[in-house]
Amino acid sequence: MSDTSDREDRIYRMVQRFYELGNEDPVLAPVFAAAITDWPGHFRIVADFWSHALYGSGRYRGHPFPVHMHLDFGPEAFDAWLKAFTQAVAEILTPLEAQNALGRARHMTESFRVGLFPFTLADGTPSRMPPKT
Ligand code: HEM
Repeated sequence: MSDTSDREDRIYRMVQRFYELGNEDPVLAPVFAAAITDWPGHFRIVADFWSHALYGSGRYRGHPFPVHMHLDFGPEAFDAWLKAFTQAVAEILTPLEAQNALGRARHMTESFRVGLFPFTLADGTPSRMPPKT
């Protein structure tokens, strides 16, 4: 196998593993189940995203943020997402890929958190809506 197909194969397997772990998580599983019907198609899109994020492969040209706007999840989903992702990259990617992917993922979870939950309630919880006055 060439280096490129090795690495594409590794990225795809990492994405499969991520969703295997995510589907065992009580917070993430229902969010995934409600939105994802074509699993292989979804794995392909997300693997293309990571291929582009890690290697600038040009395989992904979409915009992840708007895709997440209509999803029904709370701010606690970010920790669960990062936990599953951290494990999946550690198990399957090379150490350098894992480190780069995690850096990118932390940055994106932070942007999603700020973009999707721009308000803070009186108890400090991030919220999609402003506090009721
Ligand atoms: C709370 C955390 C997250 C949850 C619950 C979540 C859930 C989902 C779901 C359900 C979809 C499929 C949406 C659909 O096809 O209608 C999706 C798509 C996607 N997610 Fe996430 N996600 C989260 C965070 C992230 C982060 C941090 C990244 C990147 C670092 C990411 C990258 C992607 C990508 C690339 C897609 C495909 C976008 C496209 O179709 O072009 N997600 N996510």
